[in-house]
Amino acid sequence: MASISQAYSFLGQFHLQRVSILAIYNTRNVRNVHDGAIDCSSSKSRMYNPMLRLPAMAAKASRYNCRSLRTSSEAAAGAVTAKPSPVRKESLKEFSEIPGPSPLPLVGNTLFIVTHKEFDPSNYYKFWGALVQEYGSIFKLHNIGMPPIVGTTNPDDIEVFLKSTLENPIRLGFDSLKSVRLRAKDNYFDKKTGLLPENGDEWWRLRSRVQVPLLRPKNVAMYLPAVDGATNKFMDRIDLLQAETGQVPADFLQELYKWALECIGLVALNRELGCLEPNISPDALPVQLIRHVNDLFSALNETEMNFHLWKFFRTASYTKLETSHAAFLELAAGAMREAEARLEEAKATGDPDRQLTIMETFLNTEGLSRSDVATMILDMLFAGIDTTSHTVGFALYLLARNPEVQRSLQRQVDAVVRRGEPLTPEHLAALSCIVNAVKETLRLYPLTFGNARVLTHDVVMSGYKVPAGMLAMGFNAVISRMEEYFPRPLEFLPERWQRDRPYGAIHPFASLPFSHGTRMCIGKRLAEQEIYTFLIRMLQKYTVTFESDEEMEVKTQLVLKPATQLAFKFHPRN
Ligand code: HEM
Repeated sequence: MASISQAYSFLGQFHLQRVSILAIYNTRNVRNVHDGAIDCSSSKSRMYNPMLRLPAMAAKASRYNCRSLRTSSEAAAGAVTAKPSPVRKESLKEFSEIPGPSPLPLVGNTLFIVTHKEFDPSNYYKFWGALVQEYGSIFKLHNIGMPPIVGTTNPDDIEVFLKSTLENPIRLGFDSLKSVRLRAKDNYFDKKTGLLPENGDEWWRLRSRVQVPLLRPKNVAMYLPAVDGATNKFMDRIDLLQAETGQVPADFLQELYKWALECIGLVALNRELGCLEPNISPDALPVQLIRHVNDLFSALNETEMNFHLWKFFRTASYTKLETSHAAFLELAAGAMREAEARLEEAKATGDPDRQLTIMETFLNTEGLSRSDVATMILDMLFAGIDTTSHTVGFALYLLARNPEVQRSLQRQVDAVVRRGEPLTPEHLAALSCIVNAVKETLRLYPLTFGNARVLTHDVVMSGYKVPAGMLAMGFNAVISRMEEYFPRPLEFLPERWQRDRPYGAIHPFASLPFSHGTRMCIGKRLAEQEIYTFLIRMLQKYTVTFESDEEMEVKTQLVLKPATQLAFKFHPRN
């Protein structure tokens, strides 16, 4: 979730990187960097000593141990090798030559930022877009309390910095979430704070244990029937929602939150929450949960994206965050107790063929404590609601605005899935047109502005030497709308993602909605399955139109969010 690969701190969401201790003492690598041949394929032989360059950041990062974080597929494909820069050493430009506003002593560019006419904490996209206009495809910015930022709209640069930092992904941000967990009653989390806010060894301890269960296709597919069931319920609910006025109500985004919460609840909690039931009483659990979801997102947004006043005194938004966090923790703890009871029962009765749920797998995993499992459930709930629901909102808008595309998708869905037939992984695999439509939606409306990493190695970006410790930010949201990388960039053309690439080759680092590498979105497959299911069921049952002349406006609330009312009308198909 959130901007610039989850830009949850003052200027967006950032990823920092850990530094290899092995690398620190390897001076041979300095030569590689200076040759422009920055290659991380072997941490031992290729990395250089970032301590030589940036004492504060590198020293902080170097506390983390080195280990290869390569996934087996990446290793097999040699994917960790960053593309060596073709630029010769003597032609490299200095870091100081990178364009950007002149920093002032002590405050850097902070005044420039907060007084910039496009600076708007409710829409960071405008600000970053304006800087690209002003300074070009690469620029730098100094902001107090953060490493200097080097922003780029060159996908080659993004490839270089993402690949050069695969071993050490540290993300800034989520400080408020971290604080809430550190201060939890009775030290519930044992001073561990979970995947979203953690970094370094602690992040890897968790990530290495949870990523296989969460990303394994078989595990994801296990939830397809339940997600399909919830989505079918949502489709029936649309009839109810439209009963009065003939179109969905102004707060349709809230309805999408209910669908997303129901779906991620089925996975993370193994429970039907009942969010999609008709006529729920105002004090029922689903209504309370939806209230907590809204509180959580607004509180996280306020505590993370604005000045961190909560660090000095308990602000209203911090208290709101604590309250909604506690409500979800109670839910998670209850679901864990149920799962533990099921595991005990299975042990007693012996049922070797039973496929464990994701939570049961976590509970059975050596090295994961109960509180680790609790943070995982919470992070899945927190990262799995606004992301999928906003994407569905944007996809519906694009389909409504492009009736030809919608008709074509309907024809393809009709050819593959019979009405009333349960969705299977084979159906999803046969509907690459839906996959392409989602890729195209996330190209036009990426939830995060891009991807960022604190460099753990010197790299060359657009011919400039960029030292370790800098915060490299790739503005994928800008690249995604550039003619140079995507012909007819503002048009919704899902077929551009077909294997034969009818509009030309696509740079693999130009559109990266789920990020890349060892810290990429761990819920990617679950998210895709949910969104595909939604679109397939919607296209089967309805034709969607947008009953307003307004163009889609966006804002940022952790992630990109529709700011325009979702004035959809769903017309039942015969
Ligand atoms: C359209 C839907 C989604 C998009 C576009 C998206 C995008 C992202 C991005 C860009 C990141 C940051 C990756 C990085 O730091 O390099 C991320 C991280 C994460 N996402 Fe998603 N996400 C989506 C849905 C979900 C869902 C449904 C879940 C629930 C399981 C989820 C769970 C997470 C978690 C736990 C992380 C943190 C991973 C880590 O730090 O190791 N996401 N997501």
